[in-house]
Amino acid sequence: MVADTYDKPVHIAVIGGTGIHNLPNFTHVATLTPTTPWGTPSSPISILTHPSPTTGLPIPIAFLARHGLSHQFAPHEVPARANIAALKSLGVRSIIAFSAVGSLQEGIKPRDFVVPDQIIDRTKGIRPFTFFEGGIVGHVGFGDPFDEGLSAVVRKCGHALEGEGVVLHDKGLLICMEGPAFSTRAESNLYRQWGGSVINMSALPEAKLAREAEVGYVMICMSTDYDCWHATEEDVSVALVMENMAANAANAQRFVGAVLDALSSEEHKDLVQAKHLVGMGTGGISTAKSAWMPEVIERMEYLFPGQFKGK
Ligand SMILES: CSC[C@H]1O[C@H](OP(=O)(O)O)[C@H](O)[C@@H]1O
Ligand SMILES: Nc1ncnc2[nH]cnc12
Repeated sequence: MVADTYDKPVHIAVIGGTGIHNLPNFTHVATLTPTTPWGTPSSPISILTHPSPTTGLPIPIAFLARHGLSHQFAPHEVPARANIAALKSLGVRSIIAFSAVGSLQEGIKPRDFVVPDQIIDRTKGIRPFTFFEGGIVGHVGFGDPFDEGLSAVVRKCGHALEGEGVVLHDKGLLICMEGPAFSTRAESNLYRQWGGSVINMSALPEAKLAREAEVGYVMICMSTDYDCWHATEEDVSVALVMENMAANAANAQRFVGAVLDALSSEEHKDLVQAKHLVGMGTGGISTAKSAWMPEVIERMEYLFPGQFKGK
C-alpha cells in the first residue's frame, strides 16, 4: 500500500524528462500531491526508497515527471516554479535532472551522455522564470549554472559505467531553446558556431529556479539525435528521440541509480544538503523588509521556511 504522506525530509530529487517516467528498481513508499503558492507540480511526487550503500538503511528519493505522467505539458507549459517549490517543501536540496537532447557536435553521438557545465538561454521570455517578483526583488549568481559538486559525482559515476555501454562527455555547452517546434537548420548551425554541444527545451527556467531556491542542480543529458545540421544523418523527430531513448533506457536508469547510490553515502552528506548554497537566494534580495507585503512573506516563507515570518 502506497501512502499519501511522508514525514521525513527528502534531500534528493530526480526530475525525469522525456522517456524517463519512473525509477523501476526503487521501492515506491508514498505519492504526494503538494500545492504551492505557484500552483501544483507537473506530476504527483513519488517517494521512492533504496538502501544506503554505507548503512543499508532506506534512503528516500523524490521523483517528479517534468512533462506530467502522460507527457501532457509542453516544454513552455511545465510549471517549473511549482515543481521546484514543491520539491523544496519536502526538504529537497539536490536535484538530478534528466533530459533528452539533440547533439550539435559530430563527436557527441546519439545515446552518448553529457554533463553540461554551461548553458545559453534561447527561451523567449514566455515562461514564468523567477520566484523573485510581485513585490520582492532578488538576484542570484548564475555564472556556473550547474552545481559543480553534484556534477563531479555524476561524472565519476558515469565514467565508472564506461565499458558497460555508457559513453560520457564531461562538459558541454547546452542550448536551451523555445519549442515546441525544433530548430531551423540556420539556427542549428548558428548554435554550432557559438560552440554549442547539445540542445534541449527544458533546462530553463528549471536550473535558474533551483538556484534561486538554494537547491543544487545538475543535468544528465542523453543525446538522441543530431538535430538538423548534419549532412548525412536523419533530422530530429519525436520518433527518433523516442527510439534512441528506448534503446538506451537501461543505461540511463543504471546511470541515475549509480548517482543516487553515490549521493546517498555519508561522504556526500553536506553536498546533498547544499550547505554551500545557503543564503544564495535570500542573500540576493534587494527589497527592504519594511516593504514586504503579507502575500510576499507567505510565498517566501514557503520557499525559505522560518526566514520571513516574524522577521
Ligand atoms: C520529445 S523531443 C523534445 C523534448 O525532449 C526533451 O525533453 P526533456 O528535456 O524533458 O527530456 C526536450 O527538452 C524537449 O522538451
Ligand atoms: N534536437 C533537439 N532539439 C531540442 N530538444 C531536443 N530534445 C531531443 N532532441 C532535441
